[in-house]
Amino acid sequence: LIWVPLQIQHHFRSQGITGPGYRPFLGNSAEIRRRMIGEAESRPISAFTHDVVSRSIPHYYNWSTAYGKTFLYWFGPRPRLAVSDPDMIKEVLLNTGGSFEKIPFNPLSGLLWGRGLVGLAGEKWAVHRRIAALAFNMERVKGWVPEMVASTMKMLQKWEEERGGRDEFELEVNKELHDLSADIISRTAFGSSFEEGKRIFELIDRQTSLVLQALRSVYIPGFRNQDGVEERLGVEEVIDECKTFYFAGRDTTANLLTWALLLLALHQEWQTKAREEVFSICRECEVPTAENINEFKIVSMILNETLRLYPTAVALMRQTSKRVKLGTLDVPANTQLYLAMMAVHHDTELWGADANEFNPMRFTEARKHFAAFFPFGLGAKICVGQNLAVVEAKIVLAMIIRRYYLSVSPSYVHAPTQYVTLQPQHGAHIILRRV
Ligand code: HEM
Repeated sequence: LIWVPLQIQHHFRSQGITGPGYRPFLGNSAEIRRRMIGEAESRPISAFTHDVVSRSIPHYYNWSTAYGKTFLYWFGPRPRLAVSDPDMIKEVLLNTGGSFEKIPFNPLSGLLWGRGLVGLAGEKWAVHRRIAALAFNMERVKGWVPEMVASTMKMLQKWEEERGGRDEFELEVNKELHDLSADIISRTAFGSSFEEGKRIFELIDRQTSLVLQALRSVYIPGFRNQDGVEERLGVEEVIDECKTFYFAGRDTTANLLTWALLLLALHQEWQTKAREEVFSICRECEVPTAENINEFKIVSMILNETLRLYPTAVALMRQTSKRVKLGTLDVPANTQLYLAMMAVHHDTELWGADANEFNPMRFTEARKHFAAFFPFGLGAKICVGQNLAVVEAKIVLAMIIRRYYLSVSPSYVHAPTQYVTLQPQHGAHIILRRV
C-alpha cells in the first residue's frame, strides 16, 4: 500500500507526469470529495456563464492547472491518470487490442449494473451488445416516434393544467423531464408506461428481486449471428439489460433536455431560430413525425452544443489491462484512466477562444479533431442508446418550444454538478408562456 504506489509515482515522474501525491489507503479520494467537490458545491456560479469546468469537475480543474493536462492522482491505492489530450483519448477508446478495459464494478454497483451491458466484458458483452444494437437501431427507434409524441403530449397536458389559464407560469423542468424520459423508455423498450411502471421503478431503485415478475412485457429480440445461430438472452439477462437501459438512459436524456431548455431560455435568439424551424417543418402535422426527424438541422446543432458545454456523461473511465504505450507515455498495467470529456469539450485549443460560449453554429464547420467531441463515447462501446436519445431529444424539444416561450426564472441558481450525470444542483426553474 505504500511501496508500490511510490514506485508507480516515480515511474510517472521520470516521464514528466506529476500530480497531487499519493496518500496511504485513501489516495486522494477524501480530498476530492470533501474539499474540492464539497467546496465547489457550496457555491453557485454567480452568473449564468458556461465556464463551468471548475465547478463541475473541480479536482480535474485544480490539478490540471497545477500539474498540466495529463497528471496522476490516486483513487484509494489505485493510480489514476487524468487525460484530456484528444489523441490519447482516441487511442484509448478506439483500441481494439484489449489494452484498455472498463473498470470492473465494486460489489454494490455490480448488483445493479454487473450483468448488464455496462458491466459485462469479453464475449458476453459482445453477444449482449449485438442484441442491444438491434433493439435500438434507427429503424426501430423511428417506429417509436408516435410513443414519444404521446408521452410528451401527456406531459404538456399536465403543464397546461398547471398553467390554469395564466399567461405565464414557472416550472422546475428537471423533475418533469426525468419522469418523461422514464415514461418514454418504458413505453418503447419495455412496452408499458411510467405510471404503470412506477412501482417497478421504485423496486428497481431499491434493488429487489421482484423486478422479475414486474418486467413481463420486456421485448428484446434475438439475434442471428454470422453462423446463423440465434443468440438470445435468458430472462434474468433481459431483466439486467432493462435495468441498464433504464439507468443509463433516463438521467442522461433527461439532463440533456434540461440543459437544452435552460440554454434556450437564456439564449433567446437561438430559441427563436429553433421555433421557426419547428414551425416550418411541422406545418401540416401538429407534431413531429419519423419522416421529418432528419430535417431538424438547427435543433440538432443546439443539442450538440448543449452536449458539448454540459456533457451529461462528464468523463469516461478505463483501465490498462497490461503495460501499454499511450501517446509517448509508458503506462503500467492496472492504471485507471480518467478521460476528461468535459475538459476536452471546453478546451480553447480545440474549440477556439469562444469555447465557453454557446454557439451552435460551430457545428456547421468540420471539427478540428475527431475526439474533440464525444458525448456518447467513441469506438466499440459507444452509447448503444444514442439513436433513442437523439430522436427523443429532438421530438421533446420541438414539441415544447412549439408550445411555449421560455425564459430563465429569477429563482434559477446556476450550479451544474456531477451526481453520476451532470445536473443542475438546485433544479431548473424556467418561466413558460404560451406561444
Ligand atoms: C443524452 C443521452 C445519453 C448520453 C449522453 C449517453 C452517454 C453514453 C456514453 C458516453 C457511453 C459510453 C460509456 C463508455 O464508453 O464508458 C454510453 C454507453 C451506454 N449507453 Fe448511453 N447515453 C445516453 C442515452 C442512453 C440511452 C437512452 C440508453 C438506453 C436506453 C443508453 C444506454 C447505454 C448503454 C447500455 C451503454 C453501454 C454500452 C456498452 O458498453 O456497450 N444510453 N452512453
